[in-house]
Amino acid sequence: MKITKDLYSASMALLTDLYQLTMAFGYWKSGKADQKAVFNLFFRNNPFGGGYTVACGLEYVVDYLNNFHFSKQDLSYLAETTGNDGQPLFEPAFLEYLANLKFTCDIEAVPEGTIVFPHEPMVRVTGSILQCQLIETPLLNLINFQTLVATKASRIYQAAGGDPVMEFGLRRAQGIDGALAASRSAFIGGCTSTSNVMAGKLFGIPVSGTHAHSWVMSFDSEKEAFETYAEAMPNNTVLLVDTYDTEEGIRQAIAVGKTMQAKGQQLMGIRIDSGDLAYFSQMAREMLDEAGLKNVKVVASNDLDENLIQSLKLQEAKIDVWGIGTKLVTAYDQPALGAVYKLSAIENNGKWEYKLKLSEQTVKMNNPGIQQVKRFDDGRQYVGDMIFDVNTELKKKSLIIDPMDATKRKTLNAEKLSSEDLLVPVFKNGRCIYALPDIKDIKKRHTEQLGMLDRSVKRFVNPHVYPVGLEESLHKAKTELILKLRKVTSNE
Ligand SMILES: Nc1ncnc2c1ncn2[C@@H]1O[C@H](COP(=O)(O)OP(=O)(O)OP(=O)(O)O)[C@@H](O)[C@H]1O
Ligand SMILES: O=P(O)(O)OC[C@H]1O[C@H](OP(=O)(O)OP(=O)(O)O)[C@H](O)[C@@H]1O
Ligand SMILES: O=C(O)c1cccnc1
Repeated sequence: MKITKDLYSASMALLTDLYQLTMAFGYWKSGKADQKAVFNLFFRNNPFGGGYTVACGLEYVVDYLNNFHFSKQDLSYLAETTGNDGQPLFEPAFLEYLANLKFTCDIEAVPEGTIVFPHEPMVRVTGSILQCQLIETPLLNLINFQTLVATKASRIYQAAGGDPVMEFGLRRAQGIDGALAASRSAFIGGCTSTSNVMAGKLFGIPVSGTHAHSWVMSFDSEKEAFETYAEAMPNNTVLLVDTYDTEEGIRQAIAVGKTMQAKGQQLMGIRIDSGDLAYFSQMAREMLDEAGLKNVKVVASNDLDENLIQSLKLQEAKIDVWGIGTKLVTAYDQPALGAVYKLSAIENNGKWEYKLKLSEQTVKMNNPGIQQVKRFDDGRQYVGDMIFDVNTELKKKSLIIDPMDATKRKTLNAEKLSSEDLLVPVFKNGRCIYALPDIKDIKKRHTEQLGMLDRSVKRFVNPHVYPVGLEESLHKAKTELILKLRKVTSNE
């Protein structure tokens, strides 16, 4: 699709934290710029108290990296950037280096729409430490938010149980870019359409919508408003019935629906945007059915999310289509995924040295090595994910060990189970070698993956923890590294 090119064709190399540039300068100055390193992008907890997460944002990353360069204006700006003594932060020769810098890293990443779990690398970057470091911030920016919104959408999709979900978030989203990225992520995570016309154009997402209360308010009567809308837009008539009195609004919509029927047209639906949505949707359904308008859909909106949808379903609300804005595109109940990007290996004298950051908290200790994830399934369901080092020769039966609790273990038998490596090559020596999938295929990947996940992992309250573990020898290497580092620090 390459649609995001329109957004990021300009130079975006300065879309990074200053410290990435000061470190880059330090690496260049000390002769370390081309030391080879490996970084992994991962998160530590599933968002929204859920049991899984939906990877999203890779297409933006590809676009960002395809256009990665420092423009003349970027370099002039950096030349004028000063330290606390008022002197330039960066030497001219470094800026010259940046002017000629070409992105040359390798990237492996989990395709968008893939279900992922805490501690699994979603993106692995290998290459010059200077370059790996420079792209940390934009990678996190792009993956964090989009993964969060795709996950929220996936939960809403699950709660809606196959009913269409229209995404209405643009007006409440965090800025223009936030809205566009959210519309795309929401579609991937399960929404059927968006009201955001630019997202429709850029990403190939179906656009849909109804009309606003102001339409009704601008006429002398609701009847006139509905009739005029149906005449103007007979192939897209969904009437908002709650501006004044919902019961009366439904009656007026039915009258319009019958007139349309007589003309061989079809009232598509009515929308209810306030009050008790269970009560009014049941009332609307009964009235519509009695009037012979069984095909007319009931659309509901008003600060909905997956929990309210679930509750409305339990209440046997007669809602066919859900309109969801604020809670979805702002990831209202958890505004950040918290994914991080950590150094896991560095090359010294032609040999990889594995790296790890010590922490008092086990959850904050990253996994070392050059990681890949193997997902095992029994043909019906996913049974476990193994994080392993690509340089390890895997056994037929692999023992995986929970990175948070070494007493939690599981054996995965490669002879009995199928498996898939989740990280796929995306960039080789700075060149994109990944055929970006169509957004509809990304969406399909999400639903297929969700279908392979046990129900217990998908439930909203206290979900079962899906088994993810370090392959035995990686676990051992990590433990040894921790012990070694603890000894080093305690000797100091
Ligand atoms: N049957 C229901 N069960 C649970 N929650 C509901 C039900 N009906 C509506 N809600 C939700 O309750 C919240 C409040 O809705 P309500 O329409 O009463 O107030 P409001 O949003 O202030 O109304 P208005 O839009 O007219 O200002 C909304 O998030 C709505 O989706
Ligand atoms: O509730 P959300 O999930 O955020 O969905 C979007 C909301 O935006 C509109 O309201 P708004 O009051 O902005 O405009 P309106 O006058 O057309 O209802 C719409 O009617 C929804 O209530
Ligand atoms: O089309 C709609 O009904 C719509 C669009 C944006 C926000 N709320 C509703």
